[in-house]
Amino acid sequence: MPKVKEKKTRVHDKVAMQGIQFNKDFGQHILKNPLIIQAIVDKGCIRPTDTVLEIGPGTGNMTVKILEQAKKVIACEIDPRLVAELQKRVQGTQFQTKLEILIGDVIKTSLPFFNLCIANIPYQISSPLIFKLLLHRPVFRLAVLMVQREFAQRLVAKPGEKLFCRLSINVQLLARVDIILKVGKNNFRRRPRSSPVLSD
Ligand SMILES: C[S@@+](CC[C@H](N)C(=O)[O-])C[C@H]1O[C@@H](n2cnc3c(N)ncnc32)[C@H](O)[C@@H]1O
Repeated sequence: MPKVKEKKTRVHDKVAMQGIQFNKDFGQHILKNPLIIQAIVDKGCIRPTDTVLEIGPGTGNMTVKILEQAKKVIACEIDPRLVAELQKRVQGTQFQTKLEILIGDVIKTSLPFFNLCIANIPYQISSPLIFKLLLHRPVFRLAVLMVQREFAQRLVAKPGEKLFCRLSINVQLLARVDIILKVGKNNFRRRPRSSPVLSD
């Protein structure tokens, strides 16, 4: 008889207790520190007239904070389990009518109008996502994006610097980009390998 080995799943204990196993393949590093979540949302300087795009709302910790300030939130999430969580979270609240959820891969999704983007993005798709956003029309005001530290450093790298690359050139041709906040690994439920940073 063949020896069948149990497949190892990387499950975060607390979330497993709540019934959801975070999926590493979808970059599900969930922010757990409410102060950091609020700091990120504040960096967006949301206006009451804003339609905000959030990529990967996850369980909705950041989504509800954005909903408190924006006219509308469009949240694009690939994982139907997290979509269900988010729907449950807003059901019967004042936020229900302000939230539109797009279920699927953001890269393959045609995005409707938005004028601000705030997201803790799945790191696997950082590069194609940045270009999708930069080529989106009509042009939006600002994107506040949490990305991995080295990726952010490449985004802002200047000629002659070690991390200067094609990504730096192309992004800086299309937008002004700055690193605005460094977020330690301990602020996440499934700790990412390198500390993320926020860039806009
Ligand atoms: C880094 S987590 C952020 C979760 C939550 N917004 C937070 O800050 O705690 C990335 C989220 O993006 C979702 N995701 C991964 N790949 C995606 C894709 N291609 N399109 C849309 N959502 C995606 C994941 O399921 C997960 O919810």
